[in-house]
Amino acid sequence: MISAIEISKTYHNSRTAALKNTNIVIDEGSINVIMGKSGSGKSTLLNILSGLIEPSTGTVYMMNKDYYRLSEKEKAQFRGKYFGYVFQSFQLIYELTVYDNIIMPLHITNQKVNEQAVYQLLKDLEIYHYMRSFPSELSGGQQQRVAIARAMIHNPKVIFADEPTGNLDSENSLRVIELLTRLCKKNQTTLLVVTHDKQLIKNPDHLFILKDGKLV
Ligand SMILES: Nc1ncnc2c1ncn2[C@@H]1O[C@H](COP(=O)(O)OP(=O)(O)OP(=O)(O)O)[C@@H](O)[C@H]1O
Repeated sequence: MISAIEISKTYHNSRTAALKNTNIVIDEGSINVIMGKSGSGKSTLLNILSGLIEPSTGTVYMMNKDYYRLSEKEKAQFRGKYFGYVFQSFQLIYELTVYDNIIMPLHITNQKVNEQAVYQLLKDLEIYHYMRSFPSELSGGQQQRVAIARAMIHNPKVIFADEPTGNLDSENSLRVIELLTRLCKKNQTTLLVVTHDKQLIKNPDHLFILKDGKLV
């Protein structure tokens, strides 16, 4: 699905590399966890693999395309079609209902809403009864499940999640991750999760550990 060759990243205002000569392969349909101490380069690696930050050196093939050689427009189309993103801070629109938050990506890209697919996602993530509620009426765990539904509404090939449970207590964290991994397995969606928490995903297909910008 994704294959990165000898990627490095040095931010323009920094002397040291956040990521050093890293090679990584992400298999289609696999569940992947990236771990490491604070500052080890986890978000940098995830952002490069998810098409958001260009590496300073190296090549990233996404579904056999040399992604960072595409134009800005092509990259945006590629991300919109194939990728879904889940953030620590949910990033919901608080003026919209749960339902409208979830279908927002379809509106932006002028795609038709398949109501049955929305209902199925709401059921899978156990938020069906909150469809007409506003995010502020939901718990953090429920809000993150809305964000997951929004990330999956267009049937992406890959879901990228950076500390998706960072704002949740341990009980809600486990619930959110359990639903996220179950749904990804059901839909054969590739999943990449950055987390600090060793216990969060019990049996990932691949566990990548970063230390000082290198995969160990
Ligand atoms: N936009 C940026 N500009 C400059 N330096 C950055 C930037 N983003 C990250 N860094 C630096 O790159 C290194 C790796 O950061 P990164 O956020 O990838 O680590 P992380 O493992 O995700 O950390 P955390 O667990 O604390 O979120 C750190 O030294 C950080 O200060």
